[in-house]
Amino acid sequence: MTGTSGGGDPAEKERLRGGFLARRRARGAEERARVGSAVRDTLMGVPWLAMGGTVACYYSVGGEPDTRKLVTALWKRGTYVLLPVFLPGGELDWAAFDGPDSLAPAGHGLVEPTGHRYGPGALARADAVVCPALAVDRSGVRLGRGAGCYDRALAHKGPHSPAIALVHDDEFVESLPAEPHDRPVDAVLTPGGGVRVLGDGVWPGGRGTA
Ligand SMILES: Nc1nc2c(c(=O)[nH]1)N(C=O)[C@@H](CNc1ccc(C(=O)N[C@@H](CCC(=O)O)C(=O)O)cc1)CN2
Ligand SMILES: Nc1ncnc2c1ncn2[C@@H]1O[C@H](COP(=O)(O)OP(=O)(O)OP(=O)(O)O)[C@@H](O)[C@H]1O
Repeated sequence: MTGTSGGGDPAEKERLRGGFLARRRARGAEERARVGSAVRDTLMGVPWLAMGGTVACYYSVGGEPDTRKLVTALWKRGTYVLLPVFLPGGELDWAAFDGPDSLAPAGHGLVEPTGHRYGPGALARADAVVCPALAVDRSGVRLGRGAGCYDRALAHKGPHSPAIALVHDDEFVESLPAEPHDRPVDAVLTPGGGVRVLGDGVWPGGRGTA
């Protein structure tokens, strides 16, 4: 784990984003495949998560921890998978993953679902929200891409549904700068460390079952 400075300075956040993104660009295809398998195997091993409810996830692009194997495995198991649609202004809409043909390249290098959009409030139906992050700290502070999308989106989440951020092992850090609008995540998943519940995070069945 790498320590970073505290404070709530947007410029400091921007500097940190640059460092984490540069390290992501340096990861090879083999590591990406390994991370994708670990993410799938870990979350498919969580009984309540793989049991056919609704899970909101992101569809990974570039150097993000790979969620494509997870999304396919959940869908094949009969779980309803909601994926984000980026709206101008930074709000997220949600539509279902229904196999590879239900996706299309979108702006900003994203791949998005093309089906019916259920609106930002659809996140309330999710039993878990798997969030992208550039880094997460021990108390659940999450560093995102900087558009505030997930800070807005997580306001719609149900109080008992955990937000789980996926990061590489060295992106789970001691401390990140937090601003008042930042929404903490409940748990982090790293390929090497599995799932850890953070801060005051919620976890179905109790924290000890993660
Ligand atoms: N796979 C994935 N899907 C996701 C997200 C994510 O982080 N990962 N999002 C998480 O919020 C939302 C999209 N968020 C976005 C946030 C900022 C920019 C943006 O302004 N991009 C700039 C360049 C900066 C960059 O590449 O980061 C641009 O394209 O001009 C685009 C999308 C929803 N879908
Ligand atoms: N709930 C909100 N309503 C309106 N604006 C918000 C909200 N949350 C965050 N913002 C705005 O979004 C901008 C980016 O926030 P921040 O740097 O925390 O993004 P992030 O959490 O890193 O990115 P993301 O959530 O997109 O992954 C800030 O300027 C902030 O003012």
